[in-house]
Amino acid sequence: MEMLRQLLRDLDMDKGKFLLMLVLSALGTTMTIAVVNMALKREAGDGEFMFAVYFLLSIFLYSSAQRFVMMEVAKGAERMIAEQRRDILAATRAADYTSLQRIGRAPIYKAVTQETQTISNTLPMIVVGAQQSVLLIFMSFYIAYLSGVAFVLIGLFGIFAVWFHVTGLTGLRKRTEALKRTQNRLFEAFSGMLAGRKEIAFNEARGQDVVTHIQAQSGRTRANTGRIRRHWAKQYVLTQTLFYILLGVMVFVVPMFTETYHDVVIQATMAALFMIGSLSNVAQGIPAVNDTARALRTIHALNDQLRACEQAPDDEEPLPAERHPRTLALDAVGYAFQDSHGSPTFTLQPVDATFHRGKIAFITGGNGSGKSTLFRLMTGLVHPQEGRILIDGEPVPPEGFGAYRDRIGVVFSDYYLFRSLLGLDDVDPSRVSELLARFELTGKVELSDGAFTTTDLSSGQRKRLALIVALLQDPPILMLDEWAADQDPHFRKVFYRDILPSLAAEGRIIICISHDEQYFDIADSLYAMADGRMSKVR
Ligand SMILES: Nc1ncnc2c1ncn2[C@@H]1O[C@H](COP(=O)(O)OP(=O)(O)OP(=O)(O)O)[C@@H](O)[C@H]1O
Repeated sequence: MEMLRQLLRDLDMDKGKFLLMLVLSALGTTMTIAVVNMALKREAGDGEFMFAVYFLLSIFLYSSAQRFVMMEVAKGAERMIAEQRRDILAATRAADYTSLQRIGRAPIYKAVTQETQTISNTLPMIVVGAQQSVLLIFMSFYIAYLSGVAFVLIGLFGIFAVWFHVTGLTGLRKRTEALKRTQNRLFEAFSGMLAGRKEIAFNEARGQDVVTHIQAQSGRTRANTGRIRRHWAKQYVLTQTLFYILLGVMVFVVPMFTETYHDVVIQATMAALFMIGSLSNVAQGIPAVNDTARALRTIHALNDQLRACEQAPDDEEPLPAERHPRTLALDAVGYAFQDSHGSPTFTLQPVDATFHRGKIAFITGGNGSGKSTLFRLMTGLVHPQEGRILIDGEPVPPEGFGAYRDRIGVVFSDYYLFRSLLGLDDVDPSRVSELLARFELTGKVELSDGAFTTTDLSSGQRKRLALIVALLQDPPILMLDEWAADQDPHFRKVFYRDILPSLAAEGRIIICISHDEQYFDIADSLYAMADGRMSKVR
């Protein structure tokens, strides 16, 4: 019930007018049947013209009101879905990195695709169900007016028919859910085969296993689809049979209880036949309420979860005004990963370090020593659990991390390269050409209409492009995580001997994670990490 209220709130439309139109559309249908019934009973030549006029008016009333209802609900549903998407987008954008990692991508994708699609599909069914309920009430009055006994019998029949239909549809929904699950597994298995095609190409037995697995999933999908088809067929036949039974009830059973029924048998039967379609629509609308409510609950729960992870909003002047800081310092910055029981699995011991303007610092260390963890802390992507980051001696406050990150040009080891130059207005094309030339990409890629002409480059070339994007912000601080790992020896030398020193000479603070010992001599300071501890080598 609460969800229904929430739904009405979310729908944001003129509820009074909507309800009125719902009633008018039902009234239009009832009037159409009543007029036809009266016309059938009339004597030849008795008011034919007037009946035709009433008939047309009833149809006009029904079609205009019904059109309004359907259009409004379609518009309302799409508006509501757009708002839900906008809310999720805003909350996702505002959530901090660690929380987003914890929530994962799947629930967000599911909310903005599957759940919104469910609402879009089921909402019209609910409205049609509601409208048909009103119609059923009107038709019941009409049948009661024709014959009290017919009214009672049809009422009992209607309750049974709706119960029967709802039970059938509930079973169908469960089977559809099961089918979705097997389909997802089938798609996952296929994606795995496509993603791992190189690995499969090198091992015949592995390829065979993958095919066997996919065939098994395909078999399950076929079995579930077959069950649904059989369920539908049974449901369809039984619904049609109910329809005939109702005819029998009207023609054979009702007259057993009343003497006067013969006069109205045609009218009452016709009205009852109209009710069958309505009963089926009402029955479809009942599970649709559940589906919509579940989808809405999922979306609202995700929104609440994301909102709870919002980062502190940025302050007006959270950092020292000078754009190029003289120092960036880590003051006992520490962090610990924990397992689901809260026990630490890896601890970055408090790190102290000071990095200077115009100087290059290297951090090195073995796999799993904590370099990337520290890197995420230094970039401000993850907030330190203890300690502080200081810019020119001033600690970066929680509401200053956005402004702090704005001063950093960064390329992560698992970076993502947007093809468009997002967030960069008025980029000087000559600066882009100059950087492309410096990174030896001239002729490979260009900038056109604010986007690179291609990102289909080698992995080393793509990484050069990622660094160009970072440099186009003219960042006073540059942080690179194993940037040179996939560069060839020639360009590695260009990068360490030429590019990095000149970027530092421009007055930037440069911090690189690197394993390239032969170039450690260019670093002004060198740090080593082992088991979550950082020590200064020089
Ligand atoms: N998201 C995470 N959740 C839990 N533990 C993590 C997570 N990320 C990293 N760790 C753990 O933290 C430790 C340090 O990982 P980190 O990625 O910082 O190492 P690294 O020095 O960058 O290693 P590599 O050189 O292999 O990239 C590892 O033992 C790892 O298991």
